[in-house]
Amino acid sequence: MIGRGEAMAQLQFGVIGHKGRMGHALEAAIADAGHIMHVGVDAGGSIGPFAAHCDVLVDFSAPDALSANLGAARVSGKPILVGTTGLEEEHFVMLAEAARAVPVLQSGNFSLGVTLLAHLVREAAARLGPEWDIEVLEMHHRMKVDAPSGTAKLLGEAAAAARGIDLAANMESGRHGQTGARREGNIGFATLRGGTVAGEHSVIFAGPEERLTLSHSAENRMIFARGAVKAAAWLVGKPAGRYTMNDVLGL
Ligand SMILES: NC(=O)C1=CN([C@@H]2O[C@H](COP(=O)(O)OP(=O)(O)OC[C@H]3O[C@@H](n4cnc5c(N)ncnc54)[C@H](OP(=O)(O)O)[C@@H]3O)[C@@H](O)[C@H]2O)C=CC1
Ligand SMILES: O=C(O)C1=N[C@H](C(=O)O)C[C@H](O)C1
Repeated sequence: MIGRGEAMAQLQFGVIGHKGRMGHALEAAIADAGHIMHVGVDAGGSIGPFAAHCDVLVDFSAPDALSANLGAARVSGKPILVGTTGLEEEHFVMLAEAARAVPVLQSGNFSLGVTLLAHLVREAAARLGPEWDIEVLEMHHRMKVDAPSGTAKLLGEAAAAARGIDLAANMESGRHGQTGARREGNIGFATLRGGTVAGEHSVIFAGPEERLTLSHSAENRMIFARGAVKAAAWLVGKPAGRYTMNDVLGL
């Protein structure tokens, strides 16, 4: 069974972005798990000296902070978990480079439910033929600054991998005006923003005269924080490399 907690040594967590919404959720989740949170770095802060005092770095901040955060992990030799979304190709190159020196775990979503949802999406996309169009719909709170969400992209990647296609080359988002008919094989993305929604994701498989919808609702961002704390603790002591939530959960 997955999702059960186990006893662990007390660890020092260095949280980057500690003043943010996820920073506050992490503060509670780290304390609940019996670990210690170091007051981390926010915009304008210097991460180098701070990293040296931590067992693991946890980054929920902004894409433009990633380079410095990975650099600090490498210099201090500390593992780093990256939850920041809105990452582009250049950031994934940086993650791969850092993973040659230290353990790196990046995910657009640290909840158990979404990790399992990605498996279900992969299964459905592989079994349903190309006449089943795939659309990813997400809704988040009004303060979210990136779109589509990291989770939507993660789910799109799962579907694309199952279909043997490159997501970037087959992604269709922000439809408006005379779009023309939908191109077979494309994966569509639609984004809604409003209120205080913690995170809603649906993957819709639209086939001839029937639809299959797989979805996940986050009721509270504590689910991301608890998953991130579990994953960060798991990362401590691992050899350098790139890890995923599947590794953490043994899936
Ligand atoms: N992977 C997952 O499971 C989840 C990922 N996220 C992602 O985590 C990120 C943070 O989300 P959220 O907490 O809601 O956002 P907030 O805007 O509430 O918080 C962001 C924090 O990051 C800090 N920050 C911004 N820019 C920098 C920088 N250049 N260097 C250092 N710190 C910086 C901010 O500091 P200051 O206040 O000083 O500007 C603030 O403390 C987003 O990318 C979000 O999508 C969120 C939930 C779950
Ligand atoms: O910004 C958020 O809030 C969230 N961001 C992540 C994402 O972009 O998918 C995860 C979660 O959905 C909440």
